[in-house]
Amino acid sequence: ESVNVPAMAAFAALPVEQRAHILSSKTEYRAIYAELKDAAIPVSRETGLLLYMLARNAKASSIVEFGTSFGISTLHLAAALRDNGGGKLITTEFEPSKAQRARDNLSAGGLLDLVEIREGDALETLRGGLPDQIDLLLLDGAKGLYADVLALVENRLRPGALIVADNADYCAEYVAKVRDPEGGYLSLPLPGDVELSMKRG
Ligand SMILES: C[S@@+](CC[C@H](N)C(=O)[O-])C[C@H]1O[C@@H](n2cnc3c(N)ncnc32)[C@H](O)[C@@H]1O
Repeated sequence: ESVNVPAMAAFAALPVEQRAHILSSKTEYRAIYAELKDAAIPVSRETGLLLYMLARNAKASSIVEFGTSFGISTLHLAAALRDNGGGKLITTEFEPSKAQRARDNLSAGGLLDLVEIREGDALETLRGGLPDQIDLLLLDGAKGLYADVLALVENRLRPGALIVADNADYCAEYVAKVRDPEGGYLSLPLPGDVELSMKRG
């Protein structure tokens, strides 16, 4: 279904239902994020801390992230990899200037060697070349694509792997999937509009 994407100021002034409709679009996401290309729109401080704590506790060495932006969540996750003794984080971003800012931030933090930034649409960049075992997945790109991105990586998630989905209120299809008792996951909502899920097995 096609939706009309207004400029950022106009977007902010829209009623909440209309904003949700636009954000959840599976077709107009490129235009939405082009409007937001100079905006960091990072995870909250609390969600960043949560990511670091979960990755440490899971002893993660293999992490995948959908939606890099300026790399705030990436810094938290890569710091956890470093403190776990090393590993690899694959993250993906389709706005080239954002990928560059993330690279600069990771470099300033001394963490770039742990991170592979795949430039392009996650639906392409995460289609192949994934590690055999993924310990943690962060979903923070276009809200309408969470279920599709999960489908691309799910056979690589190890039993017990954690998935953190930010802005879950805009991701009805995804939330229904991870909460389905037959769907292969355990899942619960956390404060801050985060859905935390675990691959069963
Ligand atoms: C909410 S921001 C990510 C914030 C980041 N996780 C942080 O905490 O700093 C979402 C980002 O995902 C990117 N994005 C959205 N859909 C994408 C897609 N299909 N493929 C690649 N990047 C995408 C957008 O350009 C935007 O920079």
